[in-house]
Amino acid sequence: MTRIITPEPLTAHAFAPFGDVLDATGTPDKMINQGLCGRFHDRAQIDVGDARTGISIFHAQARSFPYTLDLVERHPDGSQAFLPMTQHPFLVIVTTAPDAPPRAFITNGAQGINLHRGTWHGVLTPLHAPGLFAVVDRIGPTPNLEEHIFALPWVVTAPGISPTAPATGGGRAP
Ligand SMILES: NC(=O)N[C@@H](O)C(=O)O
Ligand code: NI
Repeated sequence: MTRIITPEPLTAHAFAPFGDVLDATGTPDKMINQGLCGRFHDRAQIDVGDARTGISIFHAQARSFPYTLDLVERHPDGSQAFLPMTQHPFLVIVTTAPDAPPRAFITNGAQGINLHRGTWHGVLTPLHAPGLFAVVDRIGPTPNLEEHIFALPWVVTAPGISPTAPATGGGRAP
């Protein structure tokens, strides 16, 4: 029995229980730089407790559909933001709990996400190379990582396509 997830377009409303969506939709909160730049102000809440906030760069391997999700993880001590450095859509998988059906979202290429502290998620999943992302998260002394490996993986299909080809690698590095 194959457990299927069909991805949906990422929207702030749908993603709200899991985190923030960062994008430049709608009217800027403020025009700056002599009116040449719109500032979409304070659109995500960084939460690192009493630790330090860091910015890292991830260069992640691109994945393809059908995508096997064999692991979710969470960071109990802080939020984690993924800000793409290219204009490619990427796949975001979140769930309320490891035993709940995950939800998969595809960004529109101009969106970033900020996962709330403790949100169960698939690892960073680019869909195009280079998978370059700025990542804003907690820099602290604890591992800040819990993982759950599914006894039966989920298969994420491309929107509207059922899995036929063998699925690509899951959340773990090859
Ligand atoms: N482990 C790590 O830094 N990355 C993961 O947390 C991830 O969500 O990709
Ligand atoms: Ni993570």
